[in-house]
Amino acid sequence: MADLATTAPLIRATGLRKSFGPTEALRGIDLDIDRGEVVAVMGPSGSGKSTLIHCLAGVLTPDAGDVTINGTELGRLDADARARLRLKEIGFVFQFGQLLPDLTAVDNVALPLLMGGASRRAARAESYAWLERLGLGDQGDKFPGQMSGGQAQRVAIARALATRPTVLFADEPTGSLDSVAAESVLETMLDVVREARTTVLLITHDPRTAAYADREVIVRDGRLSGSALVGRS
Ligand SMILES: Nc1ncnc2c1ncn2[C@@H]1O[C@H](COP(=O)(O)OP(=O)(O)OP(=O)(O)O)[C@@H](O)[C@H]1O
Repeated sequence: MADLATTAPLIRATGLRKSFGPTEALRGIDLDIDRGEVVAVMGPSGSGKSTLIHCLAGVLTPDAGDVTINGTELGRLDADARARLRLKEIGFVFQFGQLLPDLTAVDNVALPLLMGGASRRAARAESYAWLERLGLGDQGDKFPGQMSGGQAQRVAIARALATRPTVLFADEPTGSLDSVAAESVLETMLDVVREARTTVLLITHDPRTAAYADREVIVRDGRLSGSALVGRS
């Protein structure tokens, strides 16, 4: 018999609804994401993409519906347990990396490892290894203000991956970069996540970015309006 743990979707969302006052941001979303899948989330501005990934990540609580990640139903967890699950299973990257400006690149990447209980020495060694993987082996001692936008986004990606999350949620991670830098950052990120078999949900407005994914889902007016397999190069 097939092993349920490996054949069940890594993330299953059913009947997700979320309103902000009178605005119905999500109007009933069902979505399965397989382990190791890279999914591009597309759709017009205001259609509900960020709300969707925030509900999937347990940052927002949906008004109705359920999210299960790696066998754990988020709705059954209290706030502390959800925060622990996020720390263990989930990484985030945003359009502007949100690095701490007073910490060097290596210390930014080390931060979540220290929060997870690693020693300072181990956290720094691990951080240098992640920066190396993201092509920044010689940039670890720089502060974010001394780096290019592309370098800073690579540091943010290294920080998100350093805890070895099961899922990476990326909200326009290259949206602030020019197209050459965006492509290079994206290619590096996807090489690293595919090697680690990290599952990725990637919000993007850019079809060229979406073409790197295994699958595109399209959110319109709070509903999924399409889902297509994208040819992986
Ligand atoms: N905290 C909030 N308070 C009130 N309304 C909100 C809040 N967050 C989102 N909304 C509304 O919910 C709808 C969906 O927003 P959401 O940010 O999910 O869209 P999006 O598709 O990610 O947009 P964009 O591509 O512009 O980032 C929008 O109408 C937005 O104004």
